[in-house]
Amino acid sequence: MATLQSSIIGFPRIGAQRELKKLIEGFWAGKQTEADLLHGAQALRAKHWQLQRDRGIDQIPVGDFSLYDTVLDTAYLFNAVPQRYQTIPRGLAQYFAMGRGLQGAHPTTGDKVDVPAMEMKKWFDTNYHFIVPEVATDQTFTLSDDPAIVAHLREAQALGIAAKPVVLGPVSFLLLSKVTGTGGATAVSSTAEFDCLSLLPRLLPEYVKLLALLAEAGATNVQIDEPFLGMDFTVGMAEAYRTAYDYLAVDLPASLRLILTTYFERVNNCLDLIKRLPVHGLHIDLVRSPDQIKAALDAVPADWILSLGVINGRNIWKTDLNSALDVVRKVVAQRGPERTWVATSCSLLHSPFSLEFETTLDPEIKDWLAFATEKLDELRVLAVAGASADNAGLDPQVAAVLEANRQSQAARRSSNRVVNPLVQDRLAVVTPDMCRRATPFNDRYPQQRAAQRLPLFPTTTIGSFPQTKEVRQARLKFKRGDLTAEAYDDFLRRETERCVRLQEDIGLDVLVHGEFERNDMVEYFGEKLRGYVFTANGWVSSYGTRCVKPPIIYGDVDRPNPMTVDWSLYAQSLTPKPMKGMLTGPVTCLQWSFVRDDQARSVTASQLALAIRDEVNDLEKAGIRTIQIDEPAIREGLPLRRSDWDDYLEWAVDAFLLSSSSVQDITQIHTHMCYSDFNDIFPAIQRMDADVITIENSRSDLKLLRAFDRYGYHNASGPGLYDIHSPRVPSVQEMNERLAALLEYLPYQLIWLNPDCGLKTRGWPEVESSLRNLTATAAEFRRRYADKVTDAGSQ
Ligand code: MET
Ligand SMILES: [Zn+2]
Repeated sequence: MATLQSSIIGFPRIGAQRELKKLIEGFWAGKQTEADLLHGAQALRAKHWQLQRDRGIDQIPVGDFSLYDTVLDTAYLFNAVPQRYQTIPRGLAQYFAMGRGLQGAHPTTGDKVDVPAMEMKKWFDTNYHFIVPEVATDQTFTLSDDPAIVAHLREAQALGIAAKPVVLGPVSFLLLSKVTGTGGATAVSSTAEFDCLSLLPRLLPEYVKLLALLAEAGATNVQIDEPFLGMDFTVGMAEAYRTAYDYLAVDLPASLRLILTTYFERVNNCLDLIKRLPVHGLHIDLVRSPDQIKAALDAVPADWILSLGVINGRNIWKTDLNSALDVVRKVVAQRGPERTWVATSCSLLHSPFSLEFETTLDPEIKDWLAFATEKLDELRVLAVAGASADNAGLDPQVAAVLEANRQSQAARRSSNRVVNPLVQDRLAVVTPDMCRRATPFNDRYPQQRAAQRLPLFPTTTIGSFPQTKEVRQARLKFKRGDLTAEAYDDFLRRETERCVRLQEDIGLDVLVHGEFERNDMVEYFGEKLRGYVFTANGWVSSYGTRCVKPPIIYGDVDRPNPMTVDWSLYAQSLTPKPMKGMLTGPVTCLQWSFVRDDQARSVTASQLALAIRDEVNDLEKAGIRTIQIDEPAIREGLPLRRSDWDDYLEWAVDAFLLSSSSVQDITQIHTHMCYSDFNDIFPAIQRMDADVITIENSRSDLKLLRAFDRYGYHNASGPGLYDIHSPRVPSVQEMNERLAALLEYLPYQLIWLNPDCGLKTRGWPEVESSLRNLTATAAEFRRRYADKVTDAGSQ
């Protein structure tokens, strides 16, 4: 029977058991030779291609595999190697130096080298990070003599697999790049104005060469990724697409078909442009943006391939196969089976590898899930069933899968594990004043300060203290059952007490308990909330060889019991100084989990907010009067299209407010943000109305402060006085200077002194020295401002 072509946009390279991570890290540690690494990587690629073939996938990608990052690979492929790495000979040493920096002996001369890594950024709105290509204003590109993608294509062919090369398109490649000066030694100052797209004429001839090599090696379909087609267009982008694809078309080998591939957003606004490009197909993400199918059907020429991204590449739920099939069949009815592909919405890089290893997962919930491997099976079913107009003549096995899927979807929808009427009832009666503090900041802050009886320039930290080997080992032993609950608890109490005593000794004003009991700031809460499950092996790539294992929110979220009150109370019992309660905010819990696909993110966020609100109330009742609700991920939840920002910010800020607004005037709410530039969401940050915001600032420096100034941020703030990401101990002098700079922009009465993030990745000696310097800075500025404080003690 005829089937549609099934296509994978990319496969998780890391391996079922994170084999690639182990290989590469073993190589870095000197435990594996280069040959071991290359062999191991090749074997893993082969395994992944075979897996896809065995599951019946037609369009199997090559070029999606990488030893660090595929954008870095593209830069490397075209020899866009920044000057600072050029003394290192081309090869793995140079490649990894670009990805992660190199500190130590030069691979050939043995001299000392110290080059930092290239910058890393989030890949669109995923939690994967790519390496930002660096180009000079006079950048030249030369295709590598031995392109890895061509070699991989041949490897696949040797296994009898006619794979589909995946290439990052030239326009998107340049749009992801940043300019760092001329290729020469001198940096130019006008680079800010430089448009990387102006390098297109230099880059395109190299793409032509690459395509020729791919054709020569036997490729037919080439997936050319241009995700920026789905983003907001900036000046020159449309022209760049026309220039690029017209150029590539001129000498395009007759055997090649270019499939323009988009994901994460809708392309309906630029279909007029797309349909005129001389390519042979278009892939669209119908999970993120199902509505674009109509416009795409109208626009896409009849002789193109239309690839339907109907299986979610970045979440863990089973596809509703029957609904997806409806979409596929409608398309097939209109344009025939020949040129209609079924595909994953985006690369499966963002999915965990396989459910096979989840032996301890609750079977009811496991039945609702599909990881990358299971998604291959789903795709196969759609490819087979999509070719027939209805279910009548279907192969009984396929029909059975469709029926089982229908039942599984129905079971999930009605399961009482998912629906919790109590949560639904509570949500239904949330009113706008539950998302508003009773009293404006200007009236409540003085009350808080009077109650706290703290000096001017109060000092605090962001929450965590060093998670040393001992802490991690104790947790592991406890989890394995080698340490009793009592012994583990005793250990944590001793760590907490030591941390409190040290903070007292250093002279910090608002103390924290140190977060020793937490493995991760989301997982800790997830484990205590209903509606969350955890996987044993649900790893996804974060950057390089790093993986994360996001928890899964499967049902209505609520908090059966207090989560942090005992630890906060214990810590408070050790000291007369104020102890700050530490919570992770609703938006961050949402962002760093796999979320439900059966309700809007905003609803899940409100449920999380109610759970945190309960915790805030309990902390307050227990006498904790300073409570921090961390929202480091609020910025990264922003939609990719500007026009969607307001809607997100509205519900995200409301969720924070719902979690934080129930308290009395004298209870002080802190929040903390890090990991991004927040300048473009300042009005939203103001609307969050935290009494104090501690915010990462040490890298972006004055930019953030100017934004505070421009948008007139009115509440209190602690822009980080030093960067915790480095083991360096900042001097008093340095912190004095930074504080003096802050004072140019912020009123002295509203400034807090603190590091820019939690201290869990640092060692005790550097933490102690840094914090002693921080309190010395506080002392110095209290002296300088002594005459400004009129009513003693109440400032
Ligand atoms: C990524 S933000 C971290 C905040 C958390 N309270 C900590 O100190 O580790
Ligand atoms: Zn932080």
